[in-house]
Amino acid sequence: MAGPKPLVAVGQVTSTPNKEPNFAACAALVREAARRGACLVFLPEGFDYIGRDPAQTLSLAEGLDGDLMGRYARLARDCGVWLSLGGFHERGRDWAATQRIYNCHVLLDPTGRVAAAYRKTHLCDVELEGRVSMKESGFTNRGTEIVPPVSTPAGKLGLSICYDLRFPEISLALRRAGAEILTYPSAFTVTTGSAHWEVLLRARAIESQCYVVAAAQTGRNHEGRASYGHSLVVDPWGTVVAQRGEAPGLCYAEIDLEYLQRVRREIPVQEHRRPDLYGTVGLPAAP
Ligand SMILES: O=C(O)CNC(=O)[C@H](CS)NC(=O)CCC(=O)C(=O)O
Repeated sequence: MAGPKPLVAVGQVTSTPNKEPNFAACAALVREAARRGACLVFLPEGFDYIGRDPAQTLSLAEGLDGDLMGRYARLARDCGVWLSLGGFHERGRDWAATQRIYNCHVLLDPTGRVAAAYRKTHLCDVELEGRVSMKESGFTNRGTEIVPPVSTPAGKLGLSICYDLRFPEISLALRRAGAEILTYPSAFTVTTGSAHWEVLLRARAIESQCYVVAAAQTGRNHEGRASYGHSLVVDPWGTVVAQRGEAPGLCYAEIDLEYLQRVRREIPVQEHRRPDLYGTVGLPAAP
């Protein structure tokens, strides 16, 4: 007999350069999601803050051992939930030398321990004439590795961040490594989001036959920036099973791994791949 299916919650927020109200807003969503029975809560890239410029972004960054992560660890413990904190502005061990941060997706378990930390490997340097200008590499170091999926009560979770969504290679590598849920915490622009967001997320779900969970920034983060919103969850068939519009808040989805197995049985793409023609995408061999 199948038990109740695990419930996950996706938080959508409008982070500003002001860390204190950002924490208050995120903590309120996490508490509400836990009260409703979610075992795993997802927060978007920049849940900690969205800076006005690179200098401010760098000045506000902390280490994983800093005050803010300590508060999130206590929150996870208090609520008894797993927390996917997508896109923490992290001062890494090389901060003194590089004066650049990492864009770090932190997964906390319900004891508040860091279960995994993935540092964004594809940085968003994009210039759309007169509309969008992003140069993440100007203040961020590239992450150097893909992180193996982590077992959670909802399924095996593969970590990515925002712009990584455009690279099917990373989703296929995570699938090969056993992922059942892929997650893309994001802060998409309105211009690119309205054209690409849902199509890319559904494509990643269909081709990898995984659940896809995408928590998003929404609305005016500061005078010079607006985010697309539309957080969503896609099932392995490609159906959007939970979605938000533009308002901050939560949406919920049940994760049905029997359904995932059925989709994989019925269309066995993984067995039909032709690595002899185009090579195999995978995690680098363990050292
Ligand atoms: O800079 C921060 O504080 C948080 N990080 C971000 O907002 C990042 C880097 S600028 N944004 C994206 O990757 C947007 C991708 C996007 O919009 C697309 O791929 O179309």
